Amino acid sequence: MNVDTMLSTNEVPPSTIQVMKRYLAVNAKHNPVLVSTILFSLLTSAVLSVMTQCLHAMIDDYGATGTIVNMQTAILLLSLALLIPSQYLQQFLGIKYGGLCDRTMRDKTFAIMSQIDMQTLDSQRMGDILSRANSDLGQINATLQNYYAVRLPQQIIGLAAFIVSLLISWQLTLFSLAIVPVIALLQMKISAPLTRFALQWQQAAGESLSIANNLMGGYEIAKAYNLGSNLRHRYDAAVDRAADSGMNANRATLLLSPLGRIMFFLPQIIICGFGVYLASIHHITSGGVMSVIILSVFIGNPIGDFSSVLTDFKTARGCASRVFELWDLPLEPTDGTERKPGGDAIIFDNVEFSYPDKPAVINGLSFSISRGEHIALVGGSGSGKSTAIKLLMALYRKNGGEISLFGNAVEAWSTDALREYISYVGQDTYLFAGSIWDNVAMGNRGASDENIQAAIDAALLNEMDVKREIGERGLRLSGGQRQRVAIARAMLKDAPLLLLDEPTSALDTQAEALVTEALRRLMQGRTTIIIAHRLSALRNIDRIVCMQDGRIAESGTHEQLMMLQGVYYRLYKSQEADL
Ligand SMILES: Nc1ncnc2c1ncn2[C@@H]1O[C@H](COP(=O)(O)OP(=O)(O)OP(=O)(O)O)[C@@H](O)[C@H]1O
Repeated sequence: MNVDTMLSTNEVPPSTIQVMKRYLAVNAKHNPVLVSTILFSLLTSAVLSVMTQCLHAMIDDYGATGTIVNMQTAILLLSLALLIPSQYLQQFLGIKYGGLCDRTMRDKTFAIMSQIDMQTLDSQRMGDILSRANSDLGQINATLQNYYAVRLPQQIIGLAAFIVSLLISWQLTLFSLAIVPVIALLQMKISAPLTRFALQWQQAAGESLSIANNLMGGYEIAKAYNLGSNLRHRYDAAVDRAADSGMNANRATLLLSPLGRIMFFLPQIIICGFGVYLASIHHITSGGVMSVIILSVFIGNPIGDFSSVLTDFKTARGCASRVFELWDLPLEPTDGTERKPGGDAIIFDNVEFSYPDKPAVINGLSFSISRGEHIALVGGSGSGKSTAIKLLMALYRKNGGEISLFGNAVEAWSTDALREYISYVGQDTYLFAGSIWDNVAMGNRGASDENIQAAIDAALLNEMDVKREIGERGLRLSGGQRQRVAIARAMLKDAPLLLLDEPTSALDTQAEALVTEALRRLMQGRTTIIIAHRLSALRNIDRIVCMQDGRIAESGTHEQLMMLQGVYYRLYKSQEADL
């Protein structure tokens, strides 16, 4: 496998800017909602600026005239009325944008997962792909949703508040900015013990949980070795430690909460003190001091949040690199076009193929099948039968030679169109959650109820309650019933080429008889390749193609091959001996 196509975990993650750029590009169709969010944030900022200016003028006017009933008051009240809908819309649109992006990202990820090239998929761990598509994607979306709904508007409003505040008094504004880090540092120092106690509590709680897990997970062993009392002592000690740390944390919280409240107001008190000094030397009016204090809250919000924004973005960046790696996996080729079937059904001409980093599995394979012919592919285990079928379905691309289907090279077909002409039934059918009816209907989404019922009848499923839930992967059905659902689905699809990969190999004799009858009906009038292990069942097939080491060893009817006394004869005899 080419190293470039592997999902890795140790590559340098893309920068935050690259992540944002790609996120915005993927979600470009939602830009009008993003722009509206920004516009409403700007409106909120403008309204807040007008409000503080009015307050500024009101306080100063009151000092000069002794009245607060004037034009400023009216504008202030009007702005207040405008602030509520504007802030609501800004947040609503931010959340909506995040939600729309989440949907687009999930749709894109699912679409990519359904198109990943089979060869690439072989080299990946499914759990890893699913975790990228689920938890990593969820983490990015949660971070960015929160950013667009809360933090971006906060930053815009903070910037506007900063500009207005500078215009009122640059000295007081810069002073208020300078004390923010000092206060933040003080807060961190004061709350440090709280963090320590919380951590100790978490550790002790985790320990008690793991002891409880040990007891329940290894219940029989714990009983057999009388470990119950020992585990209980350890559990009690961990619970005591958790209780002590919890108590310490609560005591610290009680002591710290008045301190926290003081810390919240401390910046305002200090700014106010410096403001009074500036007013005393006529650098600012008392209305101005009031306005700067109010604005400092809006300036402080994004600054206070800065470190958590950075942490969130750091995590999201790591997750984004994992999701983008998934998005960048090679997909199935899309260079083919829709073709009309014509010519011979199937031609394999000197085909070569090897799985990545493995010796060749198909070695100059050549055979052809005419329309309507039924052939069986047989051969020893590992001789390449399933691989030949996968090449025909364009799940893998051959390394050499030609494969043509209904008169056109496999590569010339668009994969979707090619697979429209093929029905496949494998060894163990994967069914989707839902009913038998739902699973059969998947064979042809345009089929009428009568056609679905006819397929169910023909696959000998009519004795079953076809509308009942069959559970995850159809686990509430027997193996034979699952195979018959797959046959009904293939029947409804009504494709001209039928590929059957050992469809009865996992069944007992009774189930096999029903499935074989259903298969006989399905094969009627359709070109069929059946991979079969039980050679005794192949007497009525048109032709048997026997493979060895990835090429044809012999081909003919059962009688002809038995007369040859070659590979087929030996396989047949070895099966007879096993019975
Ligand atoms: N996805 C894969 N990646 C790597 N090697 C594979 C893969 N699938 C099959 N092979 C190898 O290719 C060879 C041919 O496998 P294939 O399944 O085509 O044989 P088969 O004739 O159908 O065997 P069986 O009768 O046992 O099902 C085997 O050696 C197998 O280990």
